[in-house]
Amino acid sequence: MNTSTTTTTTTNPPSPPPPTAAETTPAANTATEETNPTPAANTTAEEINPAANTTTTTNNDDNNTNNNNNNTNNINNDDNNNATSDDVSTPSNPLSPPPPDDDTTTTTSEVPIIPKRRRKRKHYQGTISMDPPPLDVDALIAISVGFPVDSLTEEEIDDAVIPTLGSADQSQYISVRNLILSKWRSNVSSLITRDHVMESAKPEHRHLVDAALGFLVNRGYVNFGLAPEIKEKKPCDNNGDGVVGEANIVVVGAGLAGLCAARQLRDMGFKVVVLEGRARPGGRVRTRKMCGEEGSVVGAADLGGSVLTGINGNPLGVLARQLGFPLHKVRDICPLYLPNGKAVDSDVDSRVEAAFNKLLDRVCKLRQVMMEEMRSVDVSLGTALEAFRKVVNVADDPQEKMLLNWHLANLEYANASLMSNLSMAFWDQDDPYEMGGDHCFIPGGNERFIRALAEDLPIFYNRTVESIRYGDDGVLVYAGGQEFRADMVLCTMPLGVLKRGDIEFVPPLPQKKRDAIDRLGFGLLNKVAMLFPYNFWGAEIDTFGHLSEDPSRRGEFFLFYSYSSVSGGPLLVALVAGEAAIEFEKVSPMESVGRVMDILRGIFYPKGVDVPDPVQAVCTRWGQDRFTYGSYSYVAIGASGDDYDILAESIGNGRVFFAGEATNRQYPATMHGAFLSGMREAANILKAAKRRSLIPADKAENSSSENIEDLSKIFLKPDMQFGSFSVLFDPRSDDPESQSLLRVEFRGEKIETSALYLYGLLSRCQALELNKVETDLDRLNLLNGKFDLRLVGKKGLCSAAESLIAAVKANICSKEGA
Ligand SMILES: Cc1cc2nc3c(=O)[nH]c(=O)nc-3n(C[C@H](O)[C@H](O)[C@H](O)COP(=O)(O)OP(=O)(O)OC[C@H]3O[C@@H](n4cnc5c(N)ncnc54)[C@H](O)[C@@H]3O)c2cc1C
Repeated sequence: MNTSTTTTTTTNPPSPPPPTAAETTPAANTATEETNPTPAANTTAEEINPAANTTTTTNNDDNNTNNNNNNTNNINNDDNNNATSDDVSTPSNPLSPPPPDDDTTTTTSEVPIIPKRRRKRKHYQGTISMDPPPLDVDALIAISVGFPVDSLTEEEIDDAVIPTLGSADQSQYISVRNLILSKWRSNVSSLITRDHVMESAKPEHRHLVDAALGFLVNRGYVNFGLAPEIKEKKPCDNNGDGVVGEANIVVVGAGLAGLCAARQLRDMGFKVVVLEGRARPGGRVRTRKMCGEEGSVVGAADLGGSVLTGINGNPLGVLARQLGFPLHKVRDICPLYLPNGKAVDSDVDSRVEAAFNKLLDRVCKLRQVMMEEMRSVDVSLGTALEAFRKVVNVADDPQEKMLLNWHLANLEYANASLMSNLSMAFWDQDDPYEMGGDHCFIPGGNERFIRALAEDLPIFYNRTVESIRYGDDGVLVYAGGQEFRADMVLCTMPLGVLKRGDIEFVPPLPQKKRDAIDRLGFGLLNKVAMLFPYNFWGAEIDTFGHLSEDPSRRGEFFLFYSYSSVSGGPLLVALVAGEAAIEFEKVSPMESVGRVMDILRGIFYPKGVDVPDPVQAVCTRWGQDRFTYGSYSYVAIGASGDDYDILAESIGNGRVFFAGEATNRQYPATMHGAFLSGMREAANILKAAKRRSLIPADKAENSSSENIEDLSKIFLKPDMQFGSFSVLFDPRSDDPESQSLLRVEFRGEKIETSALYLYGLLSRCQALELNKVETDLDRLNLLNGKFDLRLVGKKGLCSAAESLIAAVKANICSKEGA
C-alpha cells in the first residue's frame, strides 16, 4: 500500500445554498417520549466545522486510482494504520440542475409505511401479554429501563438488596426501586439523594431506601451522565470504607464501553487510565465531517453506530437530555424502488412483508418444537426460512422474490451477517429486551457523545495493547513498548479483536471463554457516505430502499439513510449488508461510488430529477480495521445468549474484566449495549475491590470466584434432582447435618430466555425433606418458611459455599481420574 500523503482541495460546481436546518427539520420529526421536548434540530450547523474544506488524503494503489487524472478520487484512511474508511472526493462536477420540484418527488401519501428498518423482526410474538396487569408510572419507567415489574433482577439478587427473597420486603423494595428510577428519570440533570427519596417513599418502605438507592447508584442506573451537577459530584470512596482507596484500573479501549466505565470508575474513586490503539476515542462510533469547496456544503456522517434504536430507557437518551442534544426521530416512511426505478406497489410490498413475517413465525414455532424435543440442535436461519418458503410458495414471482430478498437483506443488516450464519435457535434472543420508543439520530452525529464522555479522562492514544499478564498481585498491560501496572484491567476490545488473538493473555483465557469467543459471530456492515451539492431526494423521508435482481447482491446499497435533517447538509448514506458487505471491501471505492450513483440515477432520473455527483464520498472498511475486524456481534449457529454472559465473566480471581457490546446479552450490537456493559463492569470492579479488601491477602488469592463461576459443570450429575431443584451433597461427610449445595432453576416461558439459577446452602436432611414435597411451589414455601433459607445468585455464594464447591470438584476429578 502506498502511504504517501497529499492535500487536495475539492472544487465544486455552483450549487444552491444548503437548506437551513429549519427547512429540513420539520418539528414532527423531533422525538418525544422520554426525551426532552427540545425544539427541532436547529443546532446542527453549529456543530459542523465549516472551515474544513480540504481533505488530507492517502493514495492507495490497491484502488487503481491515479492522482494525475482529473477523474481520480482520493482515498483517505483517516484512522492511523487501520482501514475504517476510504474517502472519495470528486473534483469539478458539471453544473448541477436545481433541486427537484415538489411534484417530482415521491409524496408521503403514495409510499408504503414500513416499520423501523434496523429491527430483527417487525413484531414479537409472545412478548406482549394479552391481559397485562395495570401498572403505575413508576413501574412503566422501571420496565423501560429493563427491570422486571414484579421481581428482582439477577444483579439485585447478587447484591443482596433484601435480606430474604420472597419476603414482604421484596415487593416493598421493588416499589422503592421503581420510585427512585422514575423520580430520577423525570429530572436526569440533578442528583437524586436519599432525602429526595425519603420525602416521597411510603413510611413503611423507608427502611429499604438505602438498599435501593445504593444499588441503583453503584450499578449506574441513576445519577450517571454528563449534566453539570452530576459531573461535579466528588469522586467518592463508596460506602466510605476505604475500599477503593489506592486501587488502579487500566481500561483497554476508548469506545463507548470503555469511556463509560472509565468515568464511572473514576467517580467511584478509582485511579483510572485508558489505553486506546487508535489516535481518537469512540471506536465504532465515528462521525466524519464532510464538506464541499470552501464549505459550500457540509455534513457530519456517522460511519459506525448511527441510530439510537429505541429511545425509551436508553442511557444515551439520558445523555442527550443532559447535554441538551435534540433528537431526530427517524421517520417510518420508507419507499422501496425496483431496479428500473419504479416504486414498489404498496399492496405487493405489504403482502410480501406479511408473508416474510409469517415465515419467521413458522420458524419460531419449529424451533420451539425442536428445542423441546432435542434441546441442542441448531441450523441456520437461512436454511429454515428457505425450507418454509418452498413449502408455502411465498414469493414465486420475480418482483415478490426481490422484495423477499430485500427483507432478508434488512435482517442481515440488523445482524451484520449472512442468513446462512445465523442461529435459527437464538438469533433473536435479545428481542424481548429491545428498547421501546422512537429510533433517533443525534444531529451532528454520535461523536458528540464521545467528545463529552472523553473530556478530562486520562486517555493514552496510539497505545495498542499487545499483552495482558494477570496474577494474584495484579495485572501488567503492555502497549506500544510501555508497561502499565494495575490492580485490575477492564478489556473492551471488540469481539473481532479477541477472535484474531491479537492480544496475548498470560495465563491464556480459560477454555470456556475461548469457546464462547469462537462460537459467537462477529459480522460486517459497511456504508458509503455521500455529500451532495444539494438534496435531490426530498426532505420528507429519512430512508428509502432499493431492490436487487441478484440475490447475492441483495444487501448492496439496499437501504439509504438521508441525513439532510440532522447532518447539517445534503448527506446520503448507503448501506451494504450480508454477502455484499464482504465483497464491497474488495472493490475500489471509485467503483463502489459509481455503482451507488447508477442506482440513484436509476431511481430518480425516471422522475425527472437530475442526480449530481457527490462532492465527497467515504467508503467504510470495517472488516479490515485492525481495531475491530468487523462491525458487531451476532448469534452464530451453535452459539446462544449464554455466550454473551460467558464473554462478560471476569477471570483471574477478579483481576480481568470484560465489557463491550459483545458482552451484553440483552442489548448486543448496539451503542447503548456497549454503554450499559461499561456501567455493569464498573460495578463489578467495585464489588471485587470490596471483596478483596475484606479477605486477608493470603486467602484472597485462593478465593472462590472462579470456582463459583463454573457451577454448571458440577451440577451436570447432581446427587438429587426433583422438579427445578438439584442438590449436591458434601462428599466428605454422610452426616445428616453436613452442608449441601442447592440449585433452583427459574425458566421463563419463552424458550429463548435461558434459565436463571439461584443457590443456597442447606443441610443434607433438609435436602431430603425438600425431596419429599410434591411441587416446586411447595418446596419454595418450605425454603422460605420453615428453613428460612435465602437463595442467592452464584456470586452471592462466595465465601460460604467455597469449600463445599472445592470438595465437590475434587471428588469429580478423582472419580474421572479413577
Ligand atoms: C457500521 C456500523 C453501524 C452500526 N450501527 C449502529 C446503530 O445504528 N445503532 C447502534 O446502536 N449501534 C450500531 N452499531 C454498533 C455500535 O457502534 C457498537 O456496538 C458500539 O459502538 C461498540 O462499542 P464498544 O465500546 O463495545 O466497542 P468499540 O467502540 O469498538 O471500542 C473498543 C475500542 O477498543 C480499541 N481497541 C481495539 N483493540 C485494541 C488494542 N489492542 N489496544 C488498545 N485499544 C484497542 C478500539 O480502537 C476501540 O476504540 C454499528 C456499528 C457499526 C460498525
